[in-house]
Amino acid sequence: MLFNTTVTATDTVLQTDNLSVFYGNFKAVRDVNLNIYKNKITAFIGPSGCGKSTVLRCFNRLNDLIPGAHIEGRITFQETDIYDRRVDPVELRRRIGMVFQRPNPFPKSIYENIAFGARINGYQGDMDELVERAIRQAALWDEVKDKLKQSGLSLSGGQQQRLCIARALAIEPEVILMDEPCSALDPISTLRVEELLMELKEKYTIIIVTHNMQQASRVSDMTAFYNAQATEKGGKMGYLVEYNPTEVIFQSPEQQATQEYVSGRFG
Ligand SMILES: Nc1ncnc2c1ncn2[C@@H]1O[C@H](COP(=O)(O)OP(=O)(O)OP(=O)(O)O)[C@@H](O)[C@H]1O
Repeated sequence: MLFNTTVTATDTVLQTDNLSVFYGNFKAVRDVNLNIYKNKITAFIGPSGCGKSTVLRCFNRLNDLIPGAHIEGRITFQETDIYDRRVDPVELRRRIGMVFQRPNPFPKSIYENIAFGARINGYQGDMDELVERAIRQAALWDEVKDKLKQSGLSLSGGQQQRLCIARALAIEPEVILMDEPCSALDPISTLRVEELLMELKEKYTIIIVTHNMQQASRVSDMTAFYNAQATEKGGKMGYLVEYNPTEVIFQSPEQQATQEYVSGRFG
């Protein structure tokens, strides 16, 4: 497998070893082996149901909240097994934040959307400063600085999503997981979020699930292409077909299935 020459094994932040994910008896994804590199944007692409979100949610153990969901294999974060009994999932989720498909601000003021999580996490510093810094980092400050007391829900969809990104940044994670963060946004808001991602990767490691192939090729450094195969029981099981630098995936993929998918011949 080819790797971007600018990344080395020591830059690995998250690693999966033969990761399989189950919902009850149903094996949704099998045998995923991936290294996620520091300060890079990694895109997960592939047809619906191939397990992109399932794998993403494993990285901060969000699947733990789904009854019957479990994994086989191993996931390490900074070389620690995240399923080790000593790992506190709440602390893990502080370090590995998440932004969802639909903007989901709290029904609170713009200010409180940021301050709330920080307070719960025991932040002792200057809250005004933290709120401003997070909102600035999410490229939203100029649009909201005069209305911080207004409800987060009064913002446009694109602004709400940037507020959710600011909320994720305020607790100073190391990794940000994004599950189709632009799918509910118009093209201009999408572009703003994409520009923001490019800025954020200087400080954070980002994994983004996207159905938008142009988005994956515009913003990501590495791309993982997943597909699904029919099982004997009549269901579908996802697997990782190819993981390579994004330009390899889009210009000279190693696998024919990748070529067919990125050129729009299936999926
Ligand atoms: N909470 C759940 N309970 C049971 N099965 C689930 C659950 N979430 C996902 N699945 C199943 O796991 C498989 C993978 O789903 P997942 O949402 O991870 O795929 P995806 O590639 O992200 O799809 P999409 O692109 O449509 O979001 C699917 O067969 C799906 O039905």
